[in-house]
Amino acid sequence: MTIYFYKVWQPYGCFSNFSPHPIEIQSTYWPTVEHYYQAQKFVGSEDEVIIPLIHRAATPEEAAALGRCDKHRLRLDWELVKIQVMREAVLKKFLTHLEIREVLLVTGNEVLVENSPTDYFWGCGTDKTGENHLGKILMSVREEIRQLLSLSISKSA
Ligand SMILES: Nc1nc(O)c(N)c(N[C@@H]2O[C@H](COP(=O)(O)O)[C@@H](O)[C@H]2O)n1
Repeated sequence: MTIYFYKVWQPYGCFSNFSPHPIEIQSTYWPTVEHYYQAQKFVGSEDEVIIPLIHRAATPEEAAALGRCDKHRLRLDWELVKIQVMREAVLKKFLTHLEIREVLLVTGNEVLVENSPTDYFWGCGTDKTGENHLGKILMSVREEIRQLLSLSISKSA
């Protein structure tokens, strides 16, 4: 059975990048994965000054609005690195927060799909034909965490 998620207040809302689960990456705390992801768009770009504003944004919606504002210039390699940037942040989120790691692991081998009506890259879009990269990242993070856990169990045995 495919598991669909999207908004934080809907079922499996903890899979959304907007969920209130802070992460620490390179000694900086980010309130949500979305804050981190949106800020990374501008690392090394001419509009890097926007990064502290995204970092301080009161909500992930505000962080996303700042990051999506087309007046600001993205880093030149963004299309090349964005999946890896997202994966690092999502992995950190599920390594940091035990209660949602359990929710992820309990999904077993079910297919996870970000049910965004508008996003055909991170989600599946209205007609479900989107690339679903966020769902794919969550499934690969689920597998990586399973392997990490089985390694730590076999080491302690
Ligand atoms: N608008 C919106 N609301 C939510 O609750 C969402 N989960 C999303 N999806 C996320 O938007 C991010 C992509 O942003 P860009 O289009 O690259 O600026 C990504 O985190 C999606 O998961 N959108």
